[in-house]
Amino acid sequence: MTSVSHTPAHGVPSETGTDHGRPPGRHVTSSHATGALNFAEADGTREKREEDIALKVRDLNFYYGQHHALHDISMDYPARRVTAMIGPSGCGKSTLLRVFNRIYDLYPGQRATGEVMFDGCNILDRDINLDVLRARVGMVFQKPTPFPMSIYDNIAFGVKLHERLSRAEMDARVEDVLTRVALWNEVRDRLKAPATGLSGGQQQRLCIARSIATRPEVLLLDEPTSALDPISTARIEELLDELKHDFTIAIVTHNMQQAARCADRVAFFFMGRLIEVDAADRIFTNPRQQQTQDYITGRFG
Ligand SMILES: Nc1ncnc2c1ncn2[C@@H]1O[C@H](COP(=O)(O)OP(=O)(O)OP(=O)(O)O)[C@@H](O)[C@H]1O
Repeated sequence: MTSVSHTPAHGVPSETGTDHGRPPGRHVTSSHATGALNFAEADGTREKREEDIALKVRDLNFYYGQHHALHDISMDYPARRVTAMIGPSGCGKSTLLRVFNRIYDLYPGQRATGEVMFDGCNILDRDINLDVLRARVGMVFQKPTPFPMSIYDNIAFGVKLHERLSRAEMDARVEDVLTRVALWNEVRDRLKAPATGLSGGQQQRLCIARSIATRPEVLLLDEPTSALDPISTARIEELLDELKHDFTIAIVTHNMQQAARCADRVAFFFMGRLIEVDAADRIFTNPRQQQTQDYITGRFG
């Protein structure tokens, strides 16, 4: 597994353009996070082992200049599970998501303190290799932002920065990820056509395909369906259910039904603080905190 630590950092993704902008010429192999929620057969019974944690956040604080946006956040993101982050506008959901691939580093004056442990490294450390981090922690934004190139090249572009594949291997990678996002049958005959000719929902599935093409372990999704129609939204939600077998997913959503449908765990934030995090069922049926109850029942936010 490629370590994210102790190498110079110089990867620069574009926040508006999803995951492009990494410098060319680096070849980084990545593999999935070790472990998962495993079930062992023992005496005919399935025994649940302890869940692995992909991201372990401890005492995280975040500042936009003088503005203290996140306060003492501590929580775990279980591997190969969907964790939804909910809360009223401005509570810090996107800020937290942006910490996990250090995209905030692009902006002077923004800083984080504390710990976010990922594969044994604190990703907040200065010497983290941001190229490797961003290949292993993929991000998809609210607005679908395909690159102005063909459908095929949208996938191949990022892969080429990190791996040397033969043409046949690249073809197979493109087919694989497009199949996984249920786009292959829709685009197989027009792979060389511009990606901008796809519908909004198709573009967002392409952006997810592009993110998983570099084989990250963690996928960050910032309101990925808020610009989509209900049918495209449903397809993305089905997709999340598939993808969580292989990826740890952190999703920011304003849509409570979406969180209830898709998430295994839900974290509720308010004014930069984590109020509670628990199994989705628990949060939506019997939350521990009154503020959570008030929010999910629509009393504020
Ligand atoms: N670039 C920035 N500079 C200064 N303050 C910022 C910046 N971006 C966000 N903030 C502030 O940080 C806080 C958290 O914002 P953030 O965007 O993370 O909230 P959010 O919960 O994702 O909101 P929304 O649901 O509206 O997207 C807010 O008070 C916001 O005004």
